[in-house]
Amino acid sequence: MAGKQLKEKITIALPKGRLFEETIQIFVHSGILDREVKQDSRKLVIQAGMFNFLLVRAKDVPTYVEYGVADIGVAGDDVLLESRADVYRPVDLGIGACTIMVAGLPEDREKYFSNPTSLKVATKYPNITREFFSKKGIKAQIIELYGSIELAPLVGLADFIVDIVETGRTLRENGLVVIEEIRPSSAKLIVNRASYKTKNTEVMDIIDKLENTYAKR
Ligand SMILES: Nc1ncnc2c1ncn2[C@@H]1O[C@H](COP(=O)(O)OP(=O)(O)OP(=O)(O)O)[C@@H](O)[C@H]1O
Ligand SMILES: O=P(O)(O)OC[C@H]1O[C@H](OP(=O)(O)OP(=O)(O)O)[C@H](O)[C@@H]1O
Repeated sequence: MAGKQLKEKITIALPKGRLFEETIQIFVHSGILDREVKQDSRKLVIQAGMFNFLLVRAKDVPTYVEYGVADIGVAGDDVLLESRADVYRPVDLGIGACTIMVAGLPEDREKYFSNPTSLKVATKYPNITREFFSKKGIKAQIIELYGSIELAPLVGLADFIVDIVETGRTLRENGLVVIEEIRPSSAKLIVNRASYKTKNTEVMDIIDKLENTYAKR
């Protein structure tokens, strides 16, 4: 058959929050997008050329990609570890850098390191927390919160917290200290396993463009 093959449409799930703008800029710099896509309305689906962008909560991105309603997404390691979604993670985008930490009040350091059998821990990452403490032989009694995690030790809701730390400002301004590092986190491009095969040309084109951009850095 003569002529160029039509490119398949690609659906991309993007977090609406702090990663959105940087991701769009990377896509423009890599030549994936020819112009910036702006989040200037309440619209949750934005069409741009061969792409459909779905604007979702950061924590929901792996779900959209795992179920295949989005072919591609962008999510931090924190979110990916917590969700345990079965997706490809071919490119580290190098944005959204932070560290998943255990933190607490300075006077509680000793308690933490004196071989406790159980600890009360507040977090928005219950799976990461449970797994981290169970490897240490500590039973974590998890208090699940959705934000302002640093408040929990201040008011006695929990002994410690597990949360991401970027600049350390939130810990500092609330008189908390890092107790132990769990792991670093940065944003990854994630790909649905079926789309990786059925839309391989389009998906590989995106991966190659991102990798070329990073090789030039
Ligand atoms: N200081 C930070 N606070 C929160 N996330 C950060 C920070 N630095 C880097 N990140 C990364 O950015 C990702 C997305 O952050 P974003 O603000 O969109 O999500 P969120 O704070 O969980 O918001 P929400 O769940 O309210 O949509 C996080 O999952 C994490 O990987
Ligand atoms: O080390 P820092 O630079 O201070 O950043 C870390 C803070 O940022 C995030 O909170 P976010 O702003 O998402 O608010 P939240 O409390 O609603 O989760 C995270 O949960 C920490 O609280």
